[in-house]
Amino acid sequence: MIRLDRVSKQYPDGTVAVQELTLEVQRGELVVLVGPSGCGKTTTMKMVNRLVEPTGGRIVVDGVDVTDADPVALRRGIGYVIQNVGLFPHRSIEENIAVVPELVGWKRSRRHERARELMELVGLDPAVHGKRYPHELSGGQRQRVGVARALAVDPPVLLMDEPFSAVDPVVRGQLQDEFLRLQDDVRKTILFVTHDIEEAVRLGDRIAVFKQGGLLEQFDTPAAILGIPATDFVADFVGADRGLKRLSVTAITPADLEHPPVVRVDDDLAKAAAALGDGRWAVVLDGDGGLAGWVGHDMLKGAGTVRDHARRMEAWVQLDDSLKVAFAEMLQWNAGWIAVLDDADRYVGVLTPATLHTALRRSVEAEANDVARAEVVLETVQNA
Ligand SMILES: Nc1ncnc2c1ncn2[C@@H]1O[C@H](COP(=O)(O)OP(=O)(O)OP(=O)(O)O)[C@@H](O)[C@H]1O
Repeated sequence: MIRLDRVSKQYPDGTVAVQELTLEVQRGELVVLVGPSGCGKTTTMKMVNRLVEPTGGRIVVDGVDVTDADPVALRRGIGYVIQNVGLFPHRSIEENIAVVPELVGWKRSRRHERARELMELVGLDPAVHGKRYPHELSGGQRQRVGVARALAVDPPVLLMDEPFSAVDPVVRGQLQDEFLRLQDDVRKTILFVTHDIEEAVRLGDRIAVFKQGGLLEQFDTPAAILGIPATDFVADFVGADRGLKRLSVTAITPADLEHPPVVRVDDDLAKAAAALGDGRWAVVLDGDGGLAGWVGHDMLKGAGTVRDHARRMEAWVQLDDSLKVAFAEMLQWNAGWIAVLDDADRYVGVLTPATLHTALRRSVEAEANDVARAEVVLETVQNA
């Protein structure tokens, strides 16, 4: 969908911002460009919508060579979101969102409808925010307007340059979550610039790590960038705590789980105690295999059924949740284990700190052992 073929940019003062960059973004994919300040990320992005003219190579967007396209028409077909949004201060939020529809000649009623629809899509209330002016919104709300405006004429391609970096970390996290949900719906082809590796890992389908001088060091999935950094530079850039960051990109799978004794709510206590054997606790399930709670060995005394003695479960996670979610829940509840449910909410096993660690190692080693693939990555980087 977006293809950069040996693209270079040397500014008139001699600065080489980008060198022979080859990179492809598939349709519906979100690729993050990441790297230290001045490494050429913004220059790369601006060459795609011709705010900057390349000095070498070719850029093709949706089959069209952008150097042949009329720059104004090109920019209208590519949504662009920047850090401080650049909203018009004397226009209402609704008018700001409708800027491009107005330029391309949409009628007032259609513009109005579209602006309202987009406000809802990005979590703003059209009745409350539509008539306000930019200075009457919070920083996070202004960023949402920036995203809505970029989506106004439903362009297939979005360029986003540090769109969430002007807000505090909490709002930033919320915007990132909302943006991921939105992208699930709209599936745009997105080139996204950030200098923050956490943001890159959270949002990117693939990440391109740049170093000074506009050189591409590695282009791969977040898990691979964290698990098998192709060069020392990438390893340094993603940081020594990449094992922790990797928690957030590794999903819980059935193979990771432990299977402690299981009893049913209707079991009588003697049967339950026998099922526990030497175990200190058991998971309690209802008749349908759903999670009903847990019971400890010394709670199985007296008369009645397990139902009368079981404790309610405070927290659980789903298969496909990240190991980070599981770890955070364990910490929050000070729990030595956490139950895992499938997408039909049936119990499938438990995760403990030990199995969590094994799962993390498994995911790192799976990729490290994939020598053929690692070599391809290195070769790509060396030839890039
Ligand atoms: N108009 C210009 N004229 C000359 N040099 C420029 C121009 N714009 C950018 N540069 C230089 O090109 C290099 C790449 O800049 P660019 O803005 O693409 O980097 P970046 O990775 O986006 O940085 P940051 O994260 O700080 O925004 C830098 O050395 C910068 O100083």
